[in-house]
Amino acid sequence: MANAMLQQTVGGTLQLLSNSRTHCNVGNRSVRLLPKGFKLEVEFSKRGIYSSGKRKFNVIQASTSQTSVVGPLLAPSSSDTVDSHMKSNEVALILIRHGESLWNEKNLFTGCADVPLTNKGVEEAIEAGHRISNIPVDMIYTSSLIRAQMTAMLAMTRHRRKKVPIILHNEDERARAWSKIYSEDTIEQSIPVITSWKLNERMYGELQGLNKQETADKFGHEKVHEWRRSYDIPPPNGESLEMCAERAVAYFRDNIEPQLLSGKNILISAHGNSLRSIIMYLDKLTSQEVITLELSTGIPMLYIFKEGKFIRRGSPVAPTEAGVYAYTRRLAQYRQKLDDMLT
Ligand SMILES: O=C(O)[C@@H](CO)OP(=O)(O)O
Repeated sequence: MANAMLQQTVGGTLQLLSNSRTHCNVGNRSVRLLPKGFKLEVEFSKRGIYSSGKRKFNVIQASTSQTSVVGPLLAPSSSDTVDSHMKSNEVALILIRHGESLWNEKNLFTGCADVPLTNKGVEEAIEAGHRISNIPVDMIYTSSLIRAQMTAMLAMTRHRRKKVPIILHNEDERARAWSKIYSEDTIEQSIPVITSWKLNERMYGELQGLNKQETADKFGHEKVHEWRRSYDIPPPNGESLEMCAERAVAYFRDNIEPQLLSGKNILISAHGNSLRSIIMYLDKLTSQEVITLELSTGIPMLYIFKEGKFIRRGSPVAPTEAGVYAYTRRLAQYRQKLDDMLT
């Protein structure tokens, strides 16, 4: 097909293997220099002349949908990416509790106090990043607290796809306008990070800042255990797990689930209790079962979302075949594409 003008119809796709570094144009738009040996799948969803190196494709028959080019190095910001593509009806959902914070270290009730990570927490976040380095991530959700945001950002520094996580500022019109990015290419190489207080840790009320051991000594171990691990008994002026679940699960259902349904692979970096609430929803745990659920800091948990169901895959132990990628063919294929792209 070299040098020939090929006729394609709208809606068709074509796999191209570049035999030299190739500049690919989609319509009038220059897309990217492709590395040698890179496989590119072009989806012709818009009429126009397409070219890849010396190859030209005339796409006939109009369509209102957007043109998209699909490839590991070429993921556009739309939902049509290899990382998130609807061709497969399964996507990855990764949950990470933040790494150790300075108040975890000091054994203080933290709740919504905004405390950063310790050195150990930083290392845990980086290790979490290694474990998920071959799992596709198209969008990141974090709480509004720095320990969850640090964890997500540090973890993503290890990701092999090397997209840049960028926090979206949607708080008002000006924040949106002032953080706008004007290069489509740069947007394509970014991962939107959405922050919400609704994913915050359970608000611990008058226990925030108190030492857990001293509080147990003062009020009795049983009482403190009830505050910390019962389902519906709130600590003084704070949230019970049930109250925390109301806002965290509602946020998950209203905002995150629609993204999963549209084919996005998602990472959520949040907190012990906001994640326990979400896991209760995903795993359909009873209020009795959730009270025994404990989450360690910095350990990623993988779910596959398929046909409207959440399938728990546990924690990736290491970025190896045995550790994670044997789980689904799609994850194995994604890793293979990263290998092809990066070797
Ligand atoms: O202090 C907190 O905010 C939480 C999580 O660290 O503590 P607990 O173990 O009681 O859920």
